[in-house]
Amino acid sequence: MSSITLDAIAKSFGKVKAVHELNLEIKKGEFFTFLGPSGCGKTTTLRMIAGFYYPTKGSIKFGEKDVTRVVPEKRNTGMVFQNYALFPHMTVFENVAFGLKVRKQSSSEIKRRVEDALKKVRLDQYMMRQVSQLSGGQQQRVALARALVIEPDILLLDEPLSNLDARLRDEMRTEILRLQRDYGITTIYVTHDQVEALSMSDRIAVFNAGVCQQIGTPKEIYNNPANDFVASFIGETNLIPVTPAAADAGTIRLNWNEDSGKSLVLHNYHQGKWSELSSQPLSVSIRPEALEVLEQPAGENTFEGKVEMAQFTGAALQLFIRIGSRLVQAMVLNNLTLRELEEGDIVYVRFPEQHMRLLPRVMGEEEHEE
Ligand SMILES: Nc1ncnc2c1ncn2[C@@H]1O[C@H](COP(=O)(O)OP(=O)(O)OP(=O)(O)O)[C@@H](O)[C@H]1O
Repeated sequence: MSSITLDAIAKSFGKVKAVHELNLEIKKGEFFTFLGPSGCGKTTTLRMIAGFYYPTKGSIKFGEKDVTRVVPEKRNTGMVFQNYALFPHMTVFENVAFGLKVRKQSSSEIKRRVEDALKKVRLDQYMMRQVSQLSGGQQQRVALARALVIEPDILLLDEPLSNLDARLRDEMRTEILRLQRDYGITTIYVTHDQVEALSMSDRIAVFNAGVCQQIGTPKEIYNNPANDFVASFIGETNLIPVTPAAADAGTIRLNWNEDSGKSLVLHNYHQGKWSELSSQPLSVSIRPEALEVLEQPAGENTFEGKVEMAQFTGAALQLFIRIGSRLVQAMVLNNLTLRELEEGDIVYVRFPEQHMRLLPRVMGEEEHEE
């Protein structure tokens, strides 16, 4: 297993800048995820690490070794592709043995290692089956065994679960994590699914339009997103575009851009942070579960609203509440004391200060609406 260092790598295809300058250090044994919408550059970055593409500039190191221009076969990485890329008319055994045969291992060594890998993915009973006769989940396991059998230093997984149904995806998530911990192998996982990213990763890099927006643990990214894109891509959030009206002695008043009568107030705001932020377009982000829905007005940062939609989901009541021209989403836990709320009810929505995040706005205001 090895650490990975990406030093200012970038990749262009003609005029398309697929990946802008990227700096990243992935630790030994870490489960690291590249997360982002389609076309944001995650697969291109993974392919540069695997050696299928060479970067236009910058360098890649595995441990202390510079591998920037090393061919894929010499990098000792195991890769699982979205479509598995198995040989359909070969048996499970032959598929998994393939990489070892290419490496000219003895047949007794191949037998031992393939059997061992198939046991680890719980497919030892299926060794002589043709791959085309296996289910999607079983094929996924063959692809994993094939990647792991060569004892790679690094495991690269490109959207490995996207062809599976929801139940199998859950099962394979646990399976992949178990294998990763068993082998202790440095792993990069590419996905556009935020639930997968949050639940599996030690750390996540969030990409948008070829630019890495933030690197952090799942908790850091969810609780302290770097900007409005990250806040809205990871989980649900309410984004209110705002303009500072006054900032004295740490107290900041922020006017809602689309509603001149409304403002949010933050007390004791960190001066250094404010001077970094104050010259940029800003939005306040607040998660649906952080909003308080009250029956009475409650002073500062509380607004009257009208319930437009109330959906009972069992564990919680999901509410869409119109405040002026904006629709906000609130999630109220079903703790049995919840008053029945219906469409048309007037409520008061409080934005608790400790849950508001003042963020640089990198998206257009119109993208903020539900
Ligand atoms: N071989 C290529 N030739 C030309 N352009 C490419 C090539 N590969 C990727 N691109 C472009 O580079 C950008 C990033 O693509 P990339 O496949 O890395 O995105 P992605 O985040 O992995 O998306 P997806 O989840 O859809 O695979 C896109 O604009 C894509 O069209």
